[in-house]
Amino acid sequence: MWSGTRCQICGCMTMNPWLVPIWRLACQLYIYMWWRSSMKFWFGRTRVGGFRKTGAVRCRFWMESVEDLKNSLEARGQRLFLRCGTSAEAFGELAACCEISKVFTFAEVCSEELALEAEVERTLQQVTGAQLVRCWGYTLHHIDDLQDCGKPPERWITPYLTFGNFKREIAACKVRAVGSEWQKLLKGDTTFVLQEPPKTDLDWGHVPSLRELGFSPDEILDADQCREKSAIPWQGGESIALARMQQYLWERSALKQYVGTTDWTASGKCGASNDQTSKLSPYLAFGCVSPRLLYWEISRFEKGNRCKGAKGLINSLLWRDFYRFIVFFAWGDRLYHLYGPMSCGSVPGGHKLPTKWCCKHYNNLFGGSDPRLWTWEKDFSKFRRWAEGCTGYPFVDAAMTELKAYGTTCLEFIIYLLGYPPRDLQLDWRLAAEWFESRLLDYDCVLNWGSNWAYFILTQLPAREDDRPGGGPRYTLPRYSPYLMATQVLLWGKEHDPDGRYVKKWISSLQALPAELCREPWRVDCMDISQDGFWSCSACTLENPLKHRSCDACRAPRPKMDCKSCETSPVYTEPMVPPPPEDLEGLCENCGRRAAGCSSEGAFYCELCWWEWLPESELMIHAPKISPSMDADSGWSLVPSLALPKQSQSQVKVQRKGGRWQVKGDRGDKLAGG
Ligand SMILES: Cc1cc2nc3c(=O)[nH]c(=O)nc-3n(C[C@H](O)[C@H](O)[C@H](O)COP(=O)(O)OP(=O)(O)OC[C@H]3O[C@@H](n4cnc5c(N)ncnc54)[C@H](O)[C@@H]3O)c2cc1C
Repeated sequence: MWSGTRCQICGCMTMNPWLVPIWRLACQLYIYMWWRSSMKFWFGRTRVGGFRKTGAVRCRFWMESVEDLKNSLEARGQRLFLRCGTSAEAFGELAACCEISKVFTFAEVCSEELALEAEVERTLQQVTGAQLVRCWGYTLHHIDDLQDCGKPPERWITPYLTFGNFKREIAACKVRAVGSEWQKLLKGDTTFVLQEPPKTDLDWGHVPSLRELGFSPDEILDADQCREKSAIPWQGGESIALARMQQYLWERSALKQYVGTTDWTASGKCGASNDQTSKLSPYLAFGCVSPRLLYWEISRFEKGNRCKGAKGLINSLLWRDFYRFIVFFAWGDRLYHLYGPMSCGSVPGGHKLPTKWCCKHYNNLFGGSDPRLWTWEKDFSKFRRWAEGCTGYPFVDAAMTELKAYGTTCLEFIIYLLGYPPRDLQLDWRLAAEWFESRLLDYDCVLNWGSNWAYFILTQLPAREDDRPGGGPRYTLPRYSPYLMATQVLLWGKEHDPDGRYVKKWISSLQALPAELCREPWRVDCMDISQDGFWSCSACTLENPLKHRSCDACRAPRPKMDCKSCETSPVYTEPMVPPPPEDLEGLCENCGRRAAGCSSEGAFYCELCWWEWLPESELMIHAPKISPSMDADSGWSLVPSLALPKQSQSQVKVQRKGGRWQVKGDRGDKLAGG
C-alpha cells in the first residue's frame, strides 16, 4: 500500500509515511508493505457512492512508482522489502531477521490514514517493541516553522482562513533546505554511509500486477488504451519525476511560460500548451518528488531567469500547504461533512459559532450562500449521467470523458465540473468528490476533498442577486437563468474553446457541427445535418442555403422542420437541465408581459411561464412551481425550488434582516456520515 517519496530529510528517495526504513544500528532496511486492512483502505469502496477507491489508471502509476523506487534502491546496493499481508505478519517476519528499533513515517492528517497509522503503531509495539516516529512531510513549509509567524498556528489557522491570509501570515516563514533535518540528525557527520542490507534468505517480494490487485481484464485494457492515447505519457516513478522537472525548468525553460492551473484570468485554457502548467501533480501526490526540492530548483532557476512563472509555481505549491495545514489545525474530519468543514450551529461536530455569524461569513467572505439551504440528493441516475459524461452539455461531458479516460483534466474544467452536480443537479457533493477520488491520477485526500470541494464549491454556492448588492463575486446567478451553471458552462466554453476543438475531440458525434452548435447541440435540427439544399423564406421568398438559420435578406428565422426526431437534438443527448434561453428579454407569448425569459420552439416566454414548462421534463417532476409572489424582491425565484429550504419539513427559517438573509435552525436532514 505504500508509495515511495523523495525524502525531505536527506533529499534522496527514502521515506514517506508508508515507506518505512527500519534501523538496526547503522543498517537500514526499506520496507514497503501492503497491510491487509490497508487493501480495504486503497481498494475498498467509497462511503457514499460505493465507487472503487483507486481506479486502474492511478493504480498502475503507483505500482510503477514502487518499481522505480525498488530499482533506484538496488542501484545503491539497498533492497526494498515488499509485502502484502497484515502488519503483524510483515513485521513479525522482519523481526525474525533483524532488530527493529525505530520506524519512520510521515505524519498523516485525514482520519482513515490516521487510523491506519495507529494500527501500525500498535502492531509495532506488540510484535517488535519498536517505536513509530512521525516526521512532518508533504508540505513546503515545516509545521514547526509556522511558529516563525509570531503567533502559534492554532491561533491563526481557523476554519475560515482564506488562502490570501494564509499567504500573508506564512510569508515570514522560510522554506528549509532539502535534507536539513537529516543533516541535523547526523550532526555534520559526512562519513555516514548506507550499510549493506542483511544477508538473509528472506523473500524480498515483488511489485504486484494490476491483476493481482483485483482489476478485471477490461479495466486493465482501458488503462492500457488510456496510456496509448494520452498526449502526456504519464508514467510513475521518482526518476521520471526528476527528469520531468529537469526538462521543464532547465532544458525547455518552460517555467517562463507558466500560467498555472489556478490563474483564472488566462483565457483559452482548452488550447493551453503543456508548458503552461508543470504537470507534476501526480508525482507530488505520490511523493515521487518533494515540494521542497521543487521550490529550491525554481529559486535557482529564477536567479538567472527572472520570470512571473517562478512566483506562479511557488504560489501553486503554497495551495498544497494551505490545505494540509487547515485540515490539520482546523477542519479535521469535518472535511467529509455534508455541509462542509465550515458548517456550524446545530450541525453535529460543527463549530459552535452563531448561525448569524456563519451566514454573514458565507455571504461576505466567500460570496456564497449557506450550504444548509441546499438540497443534496443522492439520485444515482442523475449522478451516472454526469459521471459518464452524458449531461447533454458537451463542454461538461467532454471534460468528464477526459477525466474518466485519463484521470486528469485542466483545473478550470474541474471547477466547472464540480459546480454542475451540486448546483444544477442538486446532487450530494460527496458523490462527486468520491468519483474524483476514484478517478484522479493525482488524487490526494487533502487536496481533493479539502481544497477544491470544501473550499471552492461549498463556499461559493451562488449568492442570489438580492443577497447583497451585486451578489456574490463570481457565481452570482443571472436573473434569467432557471439553473445555475448551464449559462456559465456555455459562456466558459465559448471563451476557452472558441472553435469547439476540445468538445469535438471527446465527442465524436459533434465533429461535423460548426463551433457554436457543437457547444449547444440542442439547437441543431435535421436541417443542420442535411447541409445540402435550400429553404425558401416565407416572408421574402428568398432561397437560402439550408445551413443558414435565418434568411439572408430579411433575417426571418428558418422554420423548424416538422420531424419527430427533431423534438430533441438529432445529434446528441437531451440536456439534463433546460438550456438557458437565447434571448434575455421579450414579450411573453403566454402572459403578454415584457420580461426576462427565453425562446422555445420559436416563441418567447417570460421566466415565470418558462417554469410552467419544466414539470414536463423528467428532472423536474417533483419540483413545486414557483409562485409569482416569490419573484423579484426575494431573489429566491432564481433558484429551482428544489434548492430552497423545505419549510414544512424542517426547522429552518429564512429571514431577511437589514438587507441580508439569515438562516435559523437546522434543516434536519439526516447526515450520512462523512
Ligand atoms: C475538484 C478538484 C480536485 C482536485 N484534486 C486534486 C488532487 O487530488 N491532487 C492534486 O494534486 N491536485 C488536485 N487538484 C488541484 C489541481 O487540479 C491539480 O493540482 C492541477 O491540475 C495539477 O496540474 P499541474 O501539476 O500541471 O499544476 P501546476 O499549476 O503546475 O501546479 C503545481 C502544483 O501545485 C499544486 N496545485 C496547483 N493548483 C492547486 C490547487 N488548486 N489546489 C491544490 N494544489 C494545487 C499541485 O500539487 C500542482 O502539481 C484538484 C482540483 C480540483 C478542482
